Amino acid sequence: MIRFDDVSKTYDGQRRAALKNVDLEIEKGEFVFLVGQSGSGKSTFLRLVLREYRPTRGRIFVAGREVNRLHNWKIPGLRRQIGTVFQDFRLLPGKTVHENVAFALQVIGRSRKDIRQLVPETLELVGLEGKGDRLPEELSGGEQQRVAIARAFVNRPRILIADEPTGNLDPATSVGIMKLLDRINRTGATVVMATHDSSIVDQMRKRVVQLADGVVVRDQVKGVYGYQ
Ligand SMILES: Nc1ncnc2c1ncn2[C@@H]1O[C@H](COP(=O)(O)OP(=O)(O)OP(=O)(O)O)[C@@H](O)[C@H]1O
Repeated sequence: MIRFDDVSKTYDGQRRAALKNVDLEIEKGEFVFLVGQSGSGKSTFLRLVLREYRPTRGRIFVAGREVNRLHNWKIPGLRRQIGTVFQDFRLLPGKTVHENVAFALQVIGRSRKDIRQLVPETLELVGLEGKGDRLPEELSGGEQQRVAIARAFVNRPRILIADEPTGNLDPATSVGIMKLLDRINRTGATVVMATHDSSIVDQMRKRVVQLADGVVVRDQVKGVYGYQ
């Protein structure tokens, strides 16, 4: 589903590469934790998958497309296959839960009929049934992250990218969010999650890819966080 062939990325004006000679294959339906110290290249990896940047060298394949060769007009089609969730939720503040999730479908031109069906179905999946009329500021942090996950997943993307999704949440709430990501993964979606949350990684026992200074230094099946 995602393949990096000898990928390096050096940002403009930087001498040091943010990613160096990364070879990595993530199969359809896998759940992968990306770990590593701050600055090790985790976000850079995720941004290359989304084609927010192009690699300096190497080839990247995502959902059957070679992303560095995509014409600009094909990038929205790529991103439609990828849901994204961030530490800071990024919800639209003046809009209800239902509107926040519906908006993700409106911008890609889905019909009102689809929206009427998919939004409540997805809110139920994330455990927010009955809360569609609330505003984000009327929700707890964990609930806001559930809305963000519903928005990322309402279009049933093949890949879900999560960058520190539990970074702003307490441990108990984080466990709930991880159960939800696990449930989404079990529907067949490929999940790639960058995290500093060692207890979550140790509990979940999924594949762990560790970066250090832009290099993959560990790729472990049913792995652990494994460093301080
Ligand atoms: N837009 C940018 N321009 C220049 N350098 C950047 C840019 N984004 C990241 N970098 C650099 O690239 C390296 C990797 O950063 P990256 O954000 O990928 O690390 P990270 O592992 O996600 O860190 P964190 O855990 O703090 O989010 C760092 O040295 C960082 O300073």
